[in-house]
Amino acid sequence: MIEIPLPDSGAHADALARLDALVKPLGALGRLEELAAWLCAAHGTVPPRPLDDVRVVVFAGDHGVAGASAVSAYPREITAAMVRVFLAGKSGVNVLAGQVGARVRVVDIAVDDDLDGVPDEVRAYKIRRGSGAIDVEDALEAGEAERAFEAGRAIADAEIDAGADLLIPGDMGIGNTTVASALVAAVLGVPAEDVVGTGTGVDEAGRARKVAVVEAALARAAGRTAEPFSLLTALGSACAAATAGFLVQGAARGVPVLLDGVYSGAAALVAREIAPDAARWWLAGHRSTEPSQAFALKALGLAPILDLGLRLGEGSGAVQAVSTLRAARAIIAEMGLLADLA
Ligand SMILES: O=C(O)c1ccc[n+]([C@@H]2O[C@H](COP(=O)([O-])O)[C@@H](O)[C@H]2O)c1
Ligand SMILES: Cc1cc2nc[nH]c2cc1C
Repeated sequence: MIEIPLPDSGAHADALARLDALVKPLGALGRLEELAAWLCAAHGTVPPRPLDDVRVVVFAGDHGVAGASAVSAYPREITAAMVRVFLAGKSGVNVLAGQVGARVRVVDIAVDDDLDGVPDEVRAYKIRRGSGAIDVEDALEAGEAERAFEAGRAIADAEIDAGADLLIPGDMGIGNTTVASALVAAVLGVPAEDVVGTGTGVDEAGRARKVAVVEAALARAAGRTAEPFSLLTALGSACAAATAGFLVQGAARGVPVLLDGVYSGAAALVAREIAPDAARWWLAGHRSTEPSQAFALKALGLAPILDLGLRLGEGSGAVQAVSTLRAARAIIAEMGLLADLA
């Protein structure tokens, strides 16, 4: 059992009182007020501390469904190639993180490539080369889901020990929207047809293939989806398990986590099955165009901060919500009081 601290309800109440006293009509700063109070509860103080040290960890890995089943608009080799792009600082999330001063780290959890020449620290947590094709086989061998989950926890610990004020999970994995859909469908008991989207941009025939893969996977894993590690083994991936561990450990350390798109939404849904109170430490950075993310966020009770029509993954949507969170902190830290109106 992983102990999760509770956010400070006293600080939350104090924050609401302070927000009402600021020089503005009651409630006029809308969602910013809600986020300010949330941060106060997370930090146990009014105003909350600055969010100076923001860290994105991109969990990279391949998914067997991207092999034979043609579920993605891009070939699986892109996953390994993108690891080098993250390291070169040229990916979408590198650029967007740069705008808010966030750091980006990429970790190879299950890339189907040896990644020769890539620094050892990137490969230090590798669980396997590619996860299994969930429509025809288990994603993971016995024990791998637990190992990947612990790897995600260790990665979160390292980032927090190095000073992280806010964690953002990123993902890179061709085929991973199919796996995310399978996890969401299994946890929530919704039909594949409702949760599957077009991912990197497949056409209607491609989406139909994804629905068929998810249906086959759900049928194959029937009876093994109630226990979260068994679910991750049957229908998930090493990256999903590692991301779940990362999310849970952020919560266990009392560090806020900003979820990104489809993949972190699905991992969060599974992570909540492992540590129900962990969800109190998570915010949703943005709304993805993929339907499974909307199902996951609704079930988690999270409303996305931004809605920019993004479907890149990598943590790219969440990093843009950092400015909004900082704005929320600034209002409660710096605005004047109604009582001081001349
Ligand atoms: O998070 C999202 O909103 C999102 C939506 C569609 C695609 N992606 C990214 O694209 C890849 C998965 O798409 P696909 O079509 O290969 O399943 C993976 O690398 C994700 O990071 C991400
Ligand atoms: C180029 C490329 C970059 C990505 N980043 C996340 N998913 C991706 C998928 C592709 C195809």
